[in-house]
Amino acid sequence: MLEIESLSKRFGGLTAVNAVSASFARGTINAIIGPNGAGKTTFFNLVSGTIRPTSGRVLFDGRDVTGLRADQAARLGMARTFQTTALFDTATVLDNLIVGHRLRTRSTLVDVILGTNRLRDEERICREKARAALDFVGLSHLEARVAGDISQEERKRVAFALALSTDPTLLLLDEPAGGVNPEETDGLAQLIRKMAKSGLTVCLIEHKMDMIMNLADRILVLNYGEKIAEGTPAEIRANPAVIEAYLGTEHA
Ligand SMILES: Nc1ncnc2c1ncn2[C@@H]1O[C@H](COP(=O)(O)OP(=O)(O)OP(=O)(O)O)[C@@H](O)[C@H]1O
Repeated sequence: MLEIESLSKRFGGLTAVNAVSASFARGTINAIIGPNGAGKTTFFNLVSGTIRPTSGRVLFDGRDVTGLRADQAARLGMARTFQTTALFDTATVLDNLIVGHRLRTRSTLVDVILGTNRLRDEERICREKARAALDFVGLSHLEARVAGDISQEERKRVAFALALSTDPTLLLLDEPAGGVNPEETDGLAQLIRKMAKSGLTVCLIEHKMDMIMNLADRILVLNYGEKIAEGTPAEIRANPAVIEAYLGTEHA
């Protein structure tokens, strides 16, 4: 459902992503791993439309989406989360989802700020979608809680709910388990599995190798912007180039 064709991004003299090709099948969980500075975030930004590639193409369900703006990509069914979840800490969890949904699906803030009729008509649907997303991530009980009062793991779940509220078919998760403890990491992994089971294609960046090895169907390994390996967790674990560049011998 997602085809990456020889995607490259240069920042001045530095090639952050170098001719990377990949293919992600519907309903699968795909991890992108690699050392710091390998180009993982840049790769994500290229796919989700945050930045334009220097060359290469992104095909989403057969459609060329290269260089689309993030809000256009969201409307087509791509959603992403970020390493840190920016929430309005003084607003409720539900209001964060309602506002977040609008920011993701509209190109300007004007409608939101002016509160046009069209938006008021959409309010009910938007609220229903937000509640359904909260229910899916297991946070219905927190809908009226002020976002500043929830835990890091709950913030991660809110980030998932924010992404889900736009009805995506592809979900890009940037360090979904960053900064949470091992038990909470297991809970988040279960939630990611549930998302894939529901038909979503998941693509994630994560440094927690135990989680990745148990969760991912396929792993893509970047090093200095280049794809050095791609395969199942077992194949990646046994790949000498990956062990040398990233995993180290203790993981082998
Ligand atoms: N906007 C930018 N301008 C210039 N250089 C950049 C820019 N964004 C990223 N880079 C460089 O591109 C390279 C890849 O960075 P990127 O953030 O994609 O790596 P990463 O694998 O996500 O790293 P990390 O695991 O630390 O998040 C790095 O050398 C980084 O300094």
